[in-house]
Amino acid sequence: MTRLAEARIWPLLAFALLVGLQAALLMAALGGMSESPQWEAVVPMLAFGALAFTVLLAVGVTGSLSRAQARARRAQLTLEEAIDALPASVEIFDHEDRLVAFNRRLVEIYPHMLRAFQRKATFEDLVRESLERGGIPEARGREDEWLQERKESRGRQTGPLLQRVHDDMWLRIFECRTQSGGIVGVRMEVTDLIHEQQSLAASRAQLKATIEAAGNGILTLDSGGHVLEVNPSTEQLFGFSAAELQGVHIGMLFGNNGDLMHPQELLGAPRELTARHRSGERLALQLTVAEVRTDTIHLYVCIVTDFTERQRQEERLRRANELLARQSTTDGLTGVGNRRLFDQLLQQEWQRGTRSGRPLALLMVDIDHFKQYNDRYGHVAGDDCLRRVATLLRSCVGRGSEAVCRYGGEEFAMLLVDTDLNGAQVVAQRCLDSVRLAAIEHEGSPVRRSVSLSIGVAACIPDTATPSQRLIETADRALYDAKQGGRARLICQQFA
Ligand SMILES: Nc1nc2c(ncn2[C@@H]2O[C@H](COP(=O)(O)OP(=O)(O)OP(=O)(O)O)[C@@H](O)[C@H]2O)c(=O)[nH]1
Repeated sequence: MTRLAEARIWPLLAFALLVGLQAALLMAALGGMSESPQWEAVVPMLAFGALAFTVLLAVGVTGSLSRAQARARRAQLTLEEAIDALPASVEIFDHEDRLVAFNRRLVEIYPHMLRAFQRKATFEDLVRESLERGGIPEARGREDEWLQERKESRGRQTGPLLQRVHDDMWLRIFECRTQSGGIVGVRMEVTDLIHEQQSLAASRAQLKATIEAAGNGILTLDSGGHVLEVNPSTEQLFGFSAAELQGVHIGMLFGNNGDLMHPQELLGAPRELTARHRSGERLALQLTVAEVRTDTIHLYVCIVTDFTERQRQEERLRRANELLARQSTTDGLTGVGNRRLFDQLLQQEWQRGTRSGRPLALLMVDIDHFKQYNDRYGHVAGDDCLRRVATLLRSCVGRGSEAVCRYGGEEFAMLLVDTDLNGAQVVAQRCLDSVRLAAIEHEGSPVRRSVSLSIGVAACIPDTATPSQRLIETADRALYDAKQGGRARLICQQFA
């Protein structure tokens, strides 16, 4: 700290000696004026006594004054040391705005300004010198204007000033006026704090940009589950603006459960929920909720993934697969099951029969003299005839169309589950009757003038020791017998 004015002891001592001398001289004068002999002896003694008393007094006063002065000096030194030890700079300007005192830290901040500080320069001169050196980056290019503003606001600021100096140092400046019209200034370096704030601001800006650009909906909720903020994807997702969504309860957005849904219940693993777009369109959404709880805030962050389109695509794919599966087991011409389906069903039902002990029956159905039909009416008509017969056969079984399959050419196989030979015979007869009643013209048939069928019927209780192929062979044999027996008939063959 620069020295303040020192107290002077020597003038006081000189004054005391002067008073003593004058008293002695007065006594001597009084001695001269009196001619009395008794005075002659007393006056010099009195004068000497006054002088001695004065000297003693002066010595005593001087001693106590020096001690007081030493104490004051020590106190001042302690104060100066304390102010010098402060991490902040201290500067004191008098009523003419001249720098009259400052501490070491101020010199550390502005080392090149030491001379100006020492010559008690005014605040304006100091600032001007700093500006000339380019020490205040924010003022560059508008130095005069900046100085004017600084002077006008000096000592009037309601809060601290933030100033950047030497390109890389940030100071927080507190200034206040003293009663005598001076100004006391304190400068604290806050470079670290500002750098932290800057990096925090950069992170925030980055986070904001990420949230804004995110393809997912991101929204924050207050502790009660009401919307605070949403990103553009959320607006797009629901068809409502951020302003419209603000304050809406999460329960109103997801699943229409109203206030029943609380974000606390949604914490943890992602959940699949449904919601409605403004247009009323149903949305399939995945919602992930995280809680943010600190000493000062309690809120929830929600990430919303829209999988409506994915769900639609999955549904389309499922249907396509179903269609493909159906097509792979369906006969393209007649719409009944194909040979592949028949083979699958036979295996499946054979195994089921072995477990359940229930009978399984098979009808092998063949259109009589179909070659003649084709020859007479053509293949297109032949195809049409096959379709009509398939439809008729299907109408004769009540347990699902899969039981009717095109075995090959103009031959059909009908697999009847839980059906014994009698039951199968009934179905076979129904098929014969149905085709007869349909009276599909077949002029070339030697049997009758309409399409007729021959059917071989076989039934058994499947067992693991017997191959399912045996059922086909048996039904085939019965069909052969029916053909041999004159066609347009059914033959039941006991399973051997
Ligand atoms: N239009 C048409 N004809 C087919 C199809 N598949 C097989 N055929 C015909 O069916 C006929 C079967 O003839 P065959 O095996 O001799 O038997 P069929 O003439 O019915 O004589 P039987 O069975 O002994 O009464 C052949 O002429 C084949 O061309 C088809 O998908 N469409």
